[in-house]
Amino acid sequence: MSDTALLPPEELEARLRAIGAERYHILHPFHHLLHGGRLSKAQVQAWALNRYYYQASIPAKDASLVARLPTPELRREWRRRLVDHDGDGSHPGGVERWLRLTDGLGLDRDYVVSLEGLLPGTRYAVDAYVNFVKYRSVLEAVASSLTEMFSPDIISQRVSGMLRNYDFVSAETLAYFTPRLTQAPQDVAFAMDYVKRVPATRAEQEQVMAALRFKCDLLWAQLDALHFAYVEPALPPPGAYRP
Ligand SMILES: O=C(O)c1cc(C(=O)O)c2c(n1)C(=O)C(=O)c1cc(C(=O)O)[nH]c1-2
Repeated sequence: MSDTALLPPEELEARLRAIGAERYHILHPFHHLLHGGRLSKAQVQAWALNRYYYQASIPAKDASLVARLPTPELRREWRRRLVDHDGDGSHPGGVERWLRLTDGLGLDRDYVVSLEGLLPGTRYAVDAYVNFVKYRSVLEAVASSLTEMFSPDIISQRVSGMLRNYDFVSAETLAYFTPRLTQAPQDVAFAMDYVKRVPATRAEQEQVMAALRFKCDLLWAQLDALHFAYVEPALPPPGAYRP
């Protein structure tokens, strides 16, 4: 197939899946240490504290995309994600559920929410995602959410491994992840259909693949930052969380 021919939708999907198989953060050494029970409680705390910024920024990136979606159908679909993360006022959303996870690990909520202990690497990676969604095309923004297609596997591995290997973690602490196992496939079904249907040129399909690579890389970079600061060589930058 030439480099300029439009890919059949199934071929595009196969290439997107291959990107995850090559670079999703399920392959990162920090993930293996985390679910393998080889981190201290303090290192797990550092992971949860940093990941709070990712969780808290997801609704910001989704809200900026809602504003640019052209139809009520598309906005309704994306608005559902906002409710998943922010809650509806009577049921807690993902951000609140993540704070229950950091509570369960013994972190002070005000400190977590203040972002004072955040690694610069986390901040830059997460901000890059929010800005990508804000400034790139709607197609690229939708495509960048597609890492979620790989998340049920990493979540299952993480939750079962952490419950098995750490006495300071309970099913209640990790309850954040349970709804994600049904929310993520629903998100992906929509986004995958969109990126297979909408591109009219190979160049747009290449943008879809590049958006997914970019997203895999920023998830990877977050674990790199944690690994460098808290595992090896264990050099937390000035101001970062010190257990
Ligand atoms: O646990 C994980 O490894 C993981 C990965 C991802 C992902 O692949 O982006 C998300 C989540 N969790 C998650 O909980 C979540 O709410 C989420 C939203 C999004 C997104 O890009 O809109 N990704 C993810």
